[in-house]
Amino acid sequence: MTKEGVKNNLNKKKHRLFKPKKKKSVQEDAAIQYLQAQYDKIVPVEIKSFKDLPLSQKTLKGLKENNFFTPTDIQKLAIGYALQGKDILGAAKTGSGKTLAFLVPILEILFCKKWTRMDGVGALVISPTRELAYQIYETLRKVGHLHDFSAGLIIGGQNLKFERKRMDQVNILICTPGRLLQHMDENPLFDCSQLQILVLDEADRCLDLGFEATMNAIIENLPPKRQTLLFSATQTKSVKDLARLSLSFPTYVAPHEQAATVTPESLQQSYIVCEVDEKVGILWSFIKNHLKQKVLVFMATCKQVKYTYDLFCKLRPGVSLLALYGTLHQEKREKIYQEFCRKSNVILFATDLASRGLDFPKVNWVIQYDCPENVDTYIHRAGRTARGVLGKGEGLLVLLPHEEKIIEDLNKNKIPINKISVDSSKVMSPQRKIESLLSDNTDLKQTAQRAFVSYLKSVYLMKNKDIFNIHLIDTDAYARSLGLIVPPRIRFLQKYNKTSIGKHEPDATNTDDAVEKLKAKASNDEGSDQSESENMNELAREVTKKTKTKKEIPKFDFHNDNEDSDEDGFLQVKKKNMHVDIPSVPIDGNRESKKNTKPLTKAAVAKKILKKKIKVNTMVKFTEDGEAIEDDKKDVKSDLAKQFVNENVGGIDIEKAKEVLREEDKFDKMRFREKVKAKHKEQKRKLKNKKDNEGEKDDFGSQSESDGPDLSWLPDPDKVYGANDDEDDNSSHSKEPNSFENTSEIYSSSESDQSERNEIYHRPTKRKLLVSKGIPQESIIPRKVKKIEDVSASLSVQEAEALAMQLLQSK
Ligand SMILES: Nc1ncnc2c1ncn2[C@@H]1O[C@H](COP(=O)(O)OP(=O)(O)OP(=O)(O)O)[C@@H](O)[C@H]1O
Repeated sequence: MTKEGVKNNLNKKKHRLFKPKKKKSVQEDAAIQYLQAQYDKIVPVEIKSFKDLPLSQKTLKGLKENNFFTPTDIQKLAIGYALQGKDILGAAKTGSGKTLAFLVPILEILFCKKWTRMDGVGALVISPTRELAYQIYETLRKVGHLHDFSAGLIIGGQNLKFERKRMDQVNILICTPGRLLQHMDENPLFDCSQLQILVLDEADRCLDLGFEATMNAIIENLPPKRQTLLFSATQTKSVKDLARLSLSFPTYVAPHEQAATVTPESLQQSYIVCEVDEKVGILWSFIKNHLKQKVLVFMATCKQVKYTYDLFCKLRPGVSLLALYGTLHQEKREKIYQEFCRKSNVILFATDLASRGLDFPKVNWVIQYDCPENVDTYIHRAGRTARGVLGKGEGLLVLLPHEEKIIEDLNKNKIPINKISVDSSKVMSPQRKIESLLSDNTDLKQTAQRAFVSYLKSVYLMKNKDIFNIHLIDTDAYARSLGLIVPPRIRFLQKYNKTSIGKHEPDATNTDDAVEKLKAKASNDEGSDQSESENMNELAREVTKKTKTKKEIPKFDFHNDNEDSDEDGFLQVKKKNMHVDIPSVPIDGNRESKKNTKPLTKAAVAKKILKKKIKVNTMVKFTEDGEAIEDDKKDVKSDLAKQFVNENVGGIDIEKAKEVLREEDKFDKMRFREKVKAKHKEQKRKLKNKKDNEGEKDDFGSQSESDGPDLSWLPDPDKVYGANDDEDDNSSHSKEPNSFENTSEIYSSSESDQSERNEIYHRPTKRKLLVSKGIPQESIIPRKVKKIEDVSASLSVQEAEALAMQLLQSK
């Protein structure tokens, strides 16, 4: 090839490299223009598949890859309106595919705007729970992976630093409200000034009082010019909520509004009524009878979930058990969530954390073990089964007799639910086992106690007092059913009783006689030892009897009457009452006592303390027998200190305290010197005694146990028998002179600590004494040995053997 040819070729290549890019861009522009032109022509009823919607190839391919071919009702409607740029208020049954109804428009809108990584956050999806946010993120990843957008999951419990660094590159952000606000406040890289679409999944929950402050702060930080999409199975229509989001005329998309039921048609719903103490047995029996099923059990509180899980694990039902609740560590939450998604024969105990939005595949049963707070909660909980196009499932609601009233509400809200009865002969109550487990396991017992109190508290905090009436719960029986033989104290109730019963007594005109009578009784019993749970149980039993036919039960109005009815959803109320531990809450909102309204100042508290003659900054210690120990601070010597201690003033005068310390210091030093002197004296005395004792010991041979037997006065056998007696003996011994005088020296050389003693006690003298008593110096035993030695030495080997044989035979 000539040079020119090569040049031409390179030019061509360059040309080609550049050309397709341009072509692609042009093609894309054309495609976008075409798509956008179709938006106004969408007719939802005519849509049979996703292909009928004006969607980009990337989105269509993503949907196809994940087996989404036919859009659901809400998708048909919402995708069209969203593409047209409208704000949407979407409401559709649980499991009807709302997630794709907002994810597809997000992908398409950003695609059509040619959004790139450099453009920052273009879409924000807010979810009330971390698990739901994660689920949405996963769906987005699956469906939108062919697009060039970057997506980020921002939820609590994750590495904030990690999230922080990547924030400026994210185009689609899926988050929980708290974490989002944290980034808005703290992360300089977070910028949502270019935001195009805001989505609130489970919008009614995001906008309720629990998230009110956080959501308001978030909304303030968002650009007002944006598209807003709200989705939920129980959508908010509160004007106030919509105004908060600057939604003046959103398009209401509710494909199932005219449906006969608000719950999925393939969901079989039933309820049972039982006493509070039968619930554990029923649940246990249910699980034992459904070992090959996937069951989700909803409970009112985290502590109940924890206890039931711990307990049932110990009882070993023969199926996998899991527990999901808010106070678990995030990593564990994720693991449990995924495990429940993966497994098919498994029981998950959960709080309402899992009630909204979570798309666990193929759940067979949803058990609402505790009565749901309201109809909406019922719908969301029950909706964890029978999901998707072909999903089927069953729901079981467990109610206490007085909670049966909720059925009226469910029926009013187009929820078909049938009453079924429990065959009591088939209920296997593990009561005894539970009791024995708790008696062995203090931790489990404490968990049970917490579960007990937390359940009662949750009932107490419920808004609807027609359904949730703590006075109608037999707390003793409930405690027993949890394995607690002694019912735990219910402090919040105790305090409540003291305030409420006393106040209610005089003007109880429109309350039941029985209730009043029992309240009066309870108030009389207040001073007695009877626990409040006993009082309440008595009240509960009688009231239950009397009110089976009557509807009027004394109500507790915890709230202001002038609140907007749309916005006082239960969760709002629940949060408001989260701090009612000290029940200064009046029975009647209008009858607040003056005492409560008067602000308590520090001066007032100080006055109170002075009146009660409580000495501040004083401490009294007691012995185990309960006797007061004299305060050692009072054991002072100096006059100044004595005066200081006796002065009855609160607080500390630092200068005076310093002076007192200096004075006391002098006495302390004196005391210390005296102590040292006394110690030295004692040591000297002990040494002297020891010397005297040891002198005696030497004379009489008595020894202390610790010293061990002193054998130093005995003669050295080597010296006595001579070195020749033992041929194996150390050669040094053989060299030692065979005299008593020298034995002590030999011992002293081997045992250094005894050398002193030998010097002091003059053992050689002692041995001389023995000699002087007439014992011959050549002792008896050595002589005998010598005799034998002499005989054997004179014999030949054969003679010696013969002699030995003779000796043996004679023995
Ligand atoms: N077009 C579709 N075709 C087939 N399956 C679909 C379609 N859209 C969604 N699904 C499936 O339906 C199930 C429920 O979807 P999704 O979680 O979006 O429901 P939801 O309406 O958000 O429910 P919830 O109200 O409980 O939040 C999911 O498993 C999803 O994969």
